[in-house]
Amino acid sequence: MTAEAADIHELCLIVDFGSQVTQLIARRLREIGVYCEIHPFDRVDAAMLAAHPPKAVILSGGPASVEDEGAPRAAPEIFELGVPVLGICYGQMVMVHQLGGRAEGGHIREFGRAELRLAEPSELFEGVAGPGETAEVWMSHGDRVSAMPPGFHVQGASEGAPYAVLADPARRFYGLMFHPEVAHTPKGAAILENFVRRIAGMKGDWSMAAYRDEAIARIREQVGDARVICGLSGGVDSSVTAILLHEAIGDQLTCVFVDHGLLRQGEAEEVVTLFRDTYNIPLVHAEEADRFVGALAGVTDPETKRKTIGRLFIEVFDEHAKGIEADFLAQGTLYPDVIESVSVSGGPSVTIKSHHNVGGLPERMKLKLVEPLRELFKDEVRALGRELGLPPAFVGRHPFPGPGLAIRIPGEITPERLEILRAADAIYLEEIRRAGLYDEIWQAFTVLLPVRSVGVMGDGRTYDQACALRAVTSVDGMTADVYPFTPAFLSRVAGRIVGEVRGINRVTYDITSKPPGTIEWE
Ligand SMILES: Nc1ncnc2c1ncn2[C@@H]1O[C@H](COP(=O)(O)OP(=O)(O)OP(=O)(O)O)[C@@H](O)[C@H]1O
Ligand SMILES: O=c1[nH]c(=O)c2[nH+]cn([C@@H]3O[C@H](COP(=O)(O)O)[C@@H](O)[C@H]3O)c2[nH]1
Ligand SMILES: NC(=O)CC[C@H](N)C(=O)O
Ligand SMILES: [Mg+2]
Repeated sequence: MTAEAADIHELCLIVDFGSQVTQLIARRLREIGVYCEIHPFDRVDAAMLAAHPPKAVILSGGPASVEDEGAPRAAPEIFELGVPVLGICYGQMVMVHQLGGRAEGGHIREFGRAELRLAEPSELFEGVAGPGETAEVWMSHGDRVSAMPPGFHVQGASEGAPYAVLADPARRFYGLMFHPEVAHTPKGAAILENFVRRIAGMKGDWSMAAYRDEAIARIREQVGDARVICGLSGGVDSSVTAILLHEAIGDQLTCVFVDHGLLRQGEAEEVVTLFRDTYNIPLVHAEEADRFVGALAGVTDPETKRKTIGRLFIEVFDEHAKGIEADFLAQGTLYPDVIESVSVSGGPSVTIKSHHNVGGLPERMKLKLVEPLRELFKDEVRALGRELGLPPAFVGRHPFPGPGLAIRIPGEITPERLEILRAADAIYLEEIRRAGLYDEIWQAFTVLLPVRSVGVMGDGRTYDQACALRAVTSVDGMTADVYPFTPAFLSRVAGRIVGEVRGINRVTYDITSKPPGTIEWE
């Protein structure tokens, strides 16, 4: 539980029943300045509600059916709090079920766009639709409500969902069959805003300007006069963490930048120079290429690569922490890393890949953690960075994974392959910047493929490696779309890479979204 922010700000509690889009509820609320937290349904109980009383509760959608054996339930205390409750899809059905109505399957499955017709004026739909008017909404369900609990009545319906909008205005309980949180419900954000502001009376007291001061105060309180080390990658998360810490505790902070030999062309110099020129913060430049690249020799399995790199990061941080007698380790952990709800629908979720973060450190290093960004989403971190005056070069930087180029060379990593990849990647990014596309793209990079193919250059035969270009748009890296470059742009990049990089004679463009692909190849 992120107790601190919940103590200071009015809280909207989001109870997660495992919907794929629960995070979007939180995003929509944060965008309108309302502080919210997502908690799995089975972690919400009377004690938790008493410790951090919410001003409003939203019950998310979910994959289960309320009549299934063992289907998730909302803590009954939620309905006794006297605060507004909004149930969305499964959340609507579970509320209906628990309050004395019925919801069941066996109806036409609705998936996608639907037209909602409002039957009467509704506070939830102020500014969205009036009686007799329609609104476009997005549905995704197979079950639906079939009998309402006492106190409820229908405020709106669609062709496939006669109970699309249910309300008990006296208790301020509302239920929606559709998903207001997704972009495909064009006025969904206004519906959520009506719920938290108009119906629940929340002020919307969440802003990055306020957060900055609170975070600084909390860091001071936590750290006292102890020393802190912060792993600095030049990425936006660790940079914002470092600057926030520096504002809070000044020269008690030392940053450690690890050059593991898996960085992009010119990156180490760029990060170190930019940082040293802009800030007067002690920065250790740890040159560890031999240690990392050496340990990766012969390693081809993606998970083994990641674990090897994670372990070596630990070693390096450990050594530096000992050197300066640090008691604390600062991390740029973000809210999506903290949310525990992904596994709601049945046991722990599968591990797709082990993201490197410094999370493995504390036990072995006996360092206490400082994680000032734990409550934030990536775009909020960027806003906080701007608030702290970070140069645009830091704030707008594409994410770069901790294991670096190691996970962009399927198969074995060798110094030669790293050189080839660096050269191709530098051309690609240079062309993206030159075309003015860098800020439109979430992340762009090159992958060196373990494939050789025959080519013809200067009338001679070549038998060289292929590479794949990747570029995606995203809001938080959880889902991603392929960036639609023009054919002319792609041809220009391909021409330059094959012409200028010895060792590559073929270039492909990766057109896989996430899901089903992940952003990185390993
Ligand atoms: N080369 C590095 N040197 C030191 N610390 C690193 C390095 N790479 C990663 N880290 C540490 O691991 C953490 C996780 O890396 P991650 O890539 O998620 O965040 P970031 O680099 O700060 O931001 P971004 O996601 O924008 O790249 C960083 O916050 C940083 O503390
Ligand atoms: O710090 C990190 N350590 C990692 O091990 C790691 N793996 C992937 N990424 C970044 O996370 C986002 C989602 O990546 P995937 O779709 O490949 O899982 C993308 O932005 C990836 O670049 C990582 N970041
Ligand atoms: N999106 C949802 O919450 C779906 C609810 C339920 N699992 C159904 O299929 O109807
Ligand atoms: Mg990074």
